[in-house]
Amino acid sequence: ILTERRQRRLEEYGRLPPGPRWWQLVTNIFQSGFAPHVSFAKLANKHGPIMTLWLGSMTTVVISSNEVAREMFKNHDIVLAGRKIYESMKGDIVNEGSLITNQYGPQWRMLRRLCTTEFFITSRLDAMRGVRTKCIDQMIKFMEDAGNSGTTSIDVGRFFFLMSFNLIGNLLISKDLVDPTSDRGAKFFYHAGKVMEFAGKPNIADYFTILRCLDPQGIRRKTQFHVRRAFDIAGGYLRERMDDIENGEERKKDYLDVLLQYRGDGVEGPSRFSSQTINTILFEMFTAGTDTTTSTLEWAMAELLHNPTTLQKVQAELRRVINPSNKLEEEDLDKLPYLNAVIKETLRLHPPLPFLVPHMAMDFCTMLGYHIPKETQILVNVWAIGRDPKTWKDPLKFKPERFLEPNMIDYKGHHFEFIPFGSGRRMCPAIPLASRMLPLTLGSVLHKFDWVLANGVKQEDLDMNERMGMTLKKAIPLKAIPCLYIKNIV
Ligand code: HEM
Repeated sequence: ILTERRQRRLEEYGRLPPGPRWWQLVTNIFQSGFAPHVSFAKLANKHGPIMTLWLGSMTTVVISSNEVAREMFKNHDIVLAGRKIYESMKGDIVNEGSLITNQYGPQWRMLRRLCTTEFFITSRLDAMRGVRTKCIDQMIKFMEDAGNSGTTSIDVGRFFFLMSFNLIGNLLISKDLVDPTSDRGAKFFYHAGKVMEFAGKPNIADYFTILRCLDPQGIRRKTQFHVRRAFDIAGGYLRERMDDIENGEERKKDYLDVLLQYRGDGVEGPSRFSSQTINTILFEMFTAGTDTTTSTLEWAMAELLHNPTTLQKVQAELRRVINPSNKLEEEDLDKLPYLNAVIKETLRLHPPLPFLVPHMAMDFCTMLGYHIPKETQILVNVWAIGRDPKTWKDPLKFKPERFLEPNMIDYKGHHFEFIPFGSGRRMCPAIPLASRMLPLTLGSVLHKFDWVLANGVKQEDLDMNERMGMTLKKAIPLKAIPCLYIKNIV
């Protein structure tokens, strides 16, 4: 009833984008097995590519076509560059240093400038090349040991997760956080994982204002508990670094050094960061970077094992270009178009953030003749856009070849039919890192090992269902056996 009343009141201000009534929405969500990207795509087929949903007290506009996405990012980028803050993200720990949850404005601009000019910039990424190689070598070693000479199956995603966590730890604070000898690292890893788990759960308090203070599922309480624990540990790393600096210890500059040496950018924002802000900045790089990378790599492996001809093609390219006894290096990536196409095709079918990170209208605006009220949540269904039959031939087929055509599109935010990293001002700032890490990791495991599905599962029987959490994951983790290639050819 409340939703109906609110709907009527808002409609008085102007014509809102069309959408289903609340009971149609509930039925649809139930029918789609709580996969909101699927159920919203089905609803969009009926109500159109710009659609209003009344999710309790949260008015939401869902965008489901490349044309409407173009309109949003080209003509309404600033006004729609706010962030919808979910209950799990609210706590006594203020998000003043958060790039992801800051509203568009001076604070956000300062944080964004800092990370694009000091963290994701090519010169620093080039200087940190050795760190990426080290983390991937370590992952290969862990896989080889766990695979037990091609006899034991491994949870493939778990190894990708450990690798990306360690890599980000090295880039930020020069530490191997998942080193088996580091108890603190293991604890940080545990709490960060828990934050991602709880923050990814559907929370009824997000949809009904009245339930906010009650936190009926305890999601805010649990998320914030683990955030606090992780921050305590990060605080310890920070104190150690201050001591190192005082003792004049020599080291390669990492992002923590950048944050500690920050003295204002002369444009806007504070003249130095508090330790609270530094903890937030560090912590959110883990949450933003690990799950997204892991799920993309796990889906890529699953699609390849599900499509053996494609697997053979990518391995043939790798083994033709790089001698099997050498290892894949970053400078080889330009010579591997098929490998790069496999990554793109994976991101088209399985964008880890199917709705991007939810945007919010900072003020009312009119888009394509429709009134968008202030504080509306905006979801861009990039999952549906990537599978739109009007754009893509055989949209559900895994066909990396489509990305080999001359002048084929890329994911840098200008081709609205393929925007897994978003577009416009809030687009992912980590593309320069991800575009190296993803093909390098996938290429390394395909070059080094041949892969066999666990328990004799046939390629056509591999379960390819999805599960929505913080990212869109494989519902059943991929299990496969790594068999050393070089041993096979001796
Ligand atoms: C497969 C890899 C990745 C994908 C597909 C991806 C995708 C995205 C998407 C869709 C957004 C939101 C864009 C929007 O709201 O319009 C985003 C934001 C962000 N990503 Fe990524 N990401 C990836 C890897 C990473 C990594 C490795 C890091 C850091 C180490 C990272 C850091 C961030 C940050 C800090 C933001 C917030 C930007 C802002 O709000 O201004 N991402 N990413």
